[in-house]
Amino acid sequence: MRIGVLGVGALTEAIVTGVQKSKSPYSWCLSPRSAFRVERLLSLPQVSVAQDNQSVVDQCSTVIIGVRPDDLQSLATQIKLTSDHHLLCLAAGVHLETLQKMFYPAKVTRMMASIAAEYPGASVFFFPKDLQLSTCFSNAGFGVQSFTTELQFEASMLSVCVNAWWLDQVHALAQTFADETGMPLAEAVELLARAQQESVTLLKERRQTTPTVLAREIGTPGTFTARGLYHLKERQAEKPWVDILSQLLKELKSKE
Ligand SMILES: O=C(O)[C@@H]1CCC=N1
Repeated sequence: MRIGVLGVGALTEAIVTGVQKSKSPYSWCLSPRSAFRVERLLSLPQVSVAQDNQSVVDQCSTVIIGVRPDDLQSLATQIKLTSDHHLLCLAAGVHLETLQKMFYPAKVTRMMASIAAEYPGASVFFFPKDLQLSTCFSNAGFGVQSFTTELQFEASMLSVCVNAWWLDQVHALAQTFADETGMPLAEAVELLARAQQESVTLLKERRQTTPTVLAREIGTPGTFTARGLYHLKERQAEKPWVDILSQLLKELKSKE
């Protein structure tokens, strides 16, 4: 399959790299902007660059749209599409209906991913579900999750945001280890990465057990863990996280 990319940014660069380094690479045709990113991608097999945006859609029926939400309208006016085109749109917070009107008569699927798409084990998210796309990305080794409602799909975008917030927390905790024990920051980060890996293992292997019950299995009464859980609960450490998540969800809902 040949896939076009309109708007080569950090995220689309990660996706193309991840797919091309997988066991099931495809062929790609990139829009010509972002010269430094395009140059890096051209070093991968089966990646070419088109003269302009129209040439991308002329060569590919499946096209990933990676431009910013504010630039969608201007892109839509630059390209001539047919009903054979299938656009995978990465723009956060722009509704399917809006995209369908903007890019009529093309078929549109909303897509979300993070810059981790460059590495094995990353996931991509779709709305609505599309069997061909799911197969294409699972063949390339991605985890694929599709959603029955658009609001649930927005949660996949927020899960990418949560990861960034969490990475900031990890830094603060690693810095504390580094400051208090003298270990290099990189070693402290490695330690916490291993711990997170174990959280993921527990979440995956013990799906019948809720995360909070798992936490209490580690933090049985009288343990250091239990003291930490109590300390954090008493200060409602989860509150700012839950607050911003609900606020963003509210904003996304009000756009409906
Ligand atoms: O924060 C954003 O708007 C985008 C969507 C998911 C991650 N970054």
